Amino acid sequence: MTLKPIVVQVVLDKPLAQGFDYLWDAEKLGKLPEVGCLVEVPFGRSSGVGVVIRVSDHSAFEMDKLKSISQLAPLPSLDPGLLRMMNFASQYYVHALGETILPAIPQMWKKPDEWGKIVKKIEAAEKKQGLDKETTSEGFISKEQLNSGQKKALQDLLLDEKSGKKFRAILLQGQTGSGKTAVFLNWLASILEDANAQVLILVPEINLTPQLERRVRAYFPDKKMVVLHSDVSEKKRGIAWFEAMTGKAKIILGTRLAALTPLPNLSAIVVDEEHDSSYKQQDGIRYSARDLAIWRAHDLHIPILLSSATPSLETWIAAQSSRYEYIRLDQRAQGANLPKVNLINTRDPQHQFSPGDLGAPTQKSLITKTLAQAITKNLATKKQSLILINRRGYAPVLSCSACQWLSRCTQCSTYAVMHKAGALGNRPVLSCHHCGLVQQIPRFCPDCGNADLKTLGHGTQKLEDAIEDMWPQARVLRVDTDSTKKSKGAEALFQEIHNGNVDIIVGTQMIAKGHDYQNIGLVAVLDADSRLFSADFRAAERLFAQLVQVAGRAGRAGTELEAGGEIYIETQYPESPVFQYLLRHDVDGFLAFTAREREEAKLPPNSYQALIHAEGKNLEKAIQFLLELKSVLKARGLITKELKVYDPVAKPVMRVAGSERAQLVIESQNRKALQEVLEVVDQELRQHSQGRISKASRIRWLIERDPITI
Ligand SMILES: Nc1ncnc2c1ncn2[C@@H]1O[C@H](COP(=O)(O)OP(=O)(O)OP(=O)(O)O)[C@@H](O)[C@H]1O
Ligand SMILES: [Zn+2]
Repeated sequence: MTLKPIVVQVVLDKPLAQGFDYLWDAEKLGKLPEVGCLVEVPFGRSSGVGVVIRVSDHSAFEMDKLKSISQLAPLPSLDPGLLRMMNFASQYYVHALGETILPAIPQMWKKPDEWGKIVKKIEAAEKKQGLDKETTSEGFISKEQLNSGQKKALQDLLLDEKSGKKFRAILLQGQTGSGKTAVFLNWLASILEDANAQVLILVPEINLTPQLERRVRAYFPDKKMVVLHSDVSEKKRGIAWFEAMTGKAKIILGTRLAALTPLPNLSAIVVDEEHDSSYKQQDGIRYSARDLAIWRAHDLHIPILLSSATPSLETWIAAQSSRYEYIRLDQRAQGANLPKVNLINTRDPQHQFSPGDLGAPTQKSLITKTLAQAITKNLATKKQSLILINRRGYAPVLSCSACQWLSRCTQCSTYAVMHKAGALGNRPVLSCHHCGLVQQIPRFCPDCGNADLKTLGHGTQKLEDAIEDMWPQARVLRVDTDSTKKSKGAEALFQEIHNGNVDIIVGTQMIAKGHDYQNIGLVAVLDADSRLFSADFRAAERLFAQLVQVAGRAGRAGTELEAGGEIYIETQYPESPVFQYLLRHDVDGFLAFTAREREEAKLPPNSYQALIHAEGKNLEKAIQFLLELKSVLKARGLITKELKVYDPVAKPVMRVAGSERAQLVIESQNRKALQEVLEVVDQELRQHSQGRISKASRIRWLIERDPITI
């Protein structure tokens, strides 16, 4: 009797819809592999690492043409829950399964030659060091220390805990500084009483991990915690992933990529600042880590807590309509008041400096007199000031005073931003924020030869200079991606703020998010208007959330008697709803208003959207490609009243790094109808070389589900 052959189907990091069949040589490799195992396989002329997705005794291919698996990784298989989520993600985001699973596996585990060595090394290290007990008490607030609102919130969270494993999605909505973190850490403490339980905590920004990491450690000195984000070294990330997938790590703290970690005993998930757009991956498979985490919790019958002071409209509506549980914290934890919001109408001359004014800068001021006076007052009280401007660099563009010349990127349809000396090298340069190209600053206008080149507008660097001029005694710190890339890194800069070594902080949105500053008395926002009139229907929602968040950095540690800090917004349009709701700290009002707007316009979450991206050598070809796609969909009768396919258009930034880009929006009232159409789009585009869409175009394309910017 001949033994039946064993056929193992494996997915690789390839853009192919299906897996590949291999034979399993039981004599050489031993017992059958499980689904979810990592294997090394021959592929073409070389080899690759893949994940087993099926084990059977037959193949659609000729058996004797199948190659054999080379090696099985000395690792447990990826847990079935993770694989189910990956399958879902692959379908939902219309992305090849292999290209969904494999990018989430750290590089270290994709080098089969080193598999054995690494596992031995990690295990030896584990034996030696045991638990690295770094005990801190930073930010530890016990159950008993919670205030009454927090206690009530915790009670509600714990209510169902004893009734066995079940899915719960909970929105914890609370004012900035209301102590949401203390509530969810105490909740996780009760979940982690089960010695095997693993919990996943997602944060939007790398910069938020160190502070939260110390807080988590303070709660769980005896539990193994790992931190996963893109700044963690490959080696550390590989080890952390191993500790998570083997169930040794009990607390996994990380940014969106951590949502894809194998976690065999996952028992609860927290998504902190759930509204944040960094949960959306912006290349490759464009998944939403928050949405996948909700799917995973549902699939595993475990609770997921979404925490925010400014929930996303989607989540807020779900909580309002009782699809999610709704827990609120409406007081600041330390008794402080919310900051007072001041809108400065920049069109009103009373706010501007006049030439002879005391303290007026010699050149045209970058900030209003009203704001300058407030900063001076705040400095006098020994409080810190935070000034937000969402533009890094010195000035967004350089211009010729004699002709029309403007500094443009040679590869993109954007301007090259001027950076001052010391920012990106020893000399000032022009740098493109889209493709990264750095150009020398011309000495003369390249068009007319004029030597008088002027900057237009201002970014963080110019503002930093101006602030230093106006308050020579103040210690000024600039925080943006340029300053944090230099020597000390972001954590060191934030530490300077926490330690009180700076008086005025100038920075981009990275200073606005979740940081728990203790001594900010004033927050100013300078360029809010630029985002008020965006074509993107979500721009106002994002701006509002950011303003509430940055305002929330002020006055966190005050008392009931003191004001909770001040926020100043310079705008030409103080009457616009975003600012008016902010003035009243009315998050729910703003969300209700936005919900009505979206409902009327049938925009998400009242409809579902997808973007088809296309890029190539020139725009006409990219548009043509999408037009052909649209006519195929039409011919197949897929465009209905319920499902709209818009005309393709150039992207807002049309050309990047020499590629010209177009997009097409598909919108449907019905999620399933959209899914079906996207599957057709995928098939058509996959075979466009043989199919109805012309090949000549050499277009790169991508399907994006639930885009957050259009
Ligand atoms: N019960 C409490 N007693 C005293 N201080 C507390 C209490 N709860 C929280 N705090 C402190 O209040 C501050 C704000 O808490 P936390 O950072 O948890 O707020 P948050 O709601 O997450 O804020 P944000 O949304 O603005 O990030 C922290 O410094 C925290 O240590
Ligand atoms: Zn460029």
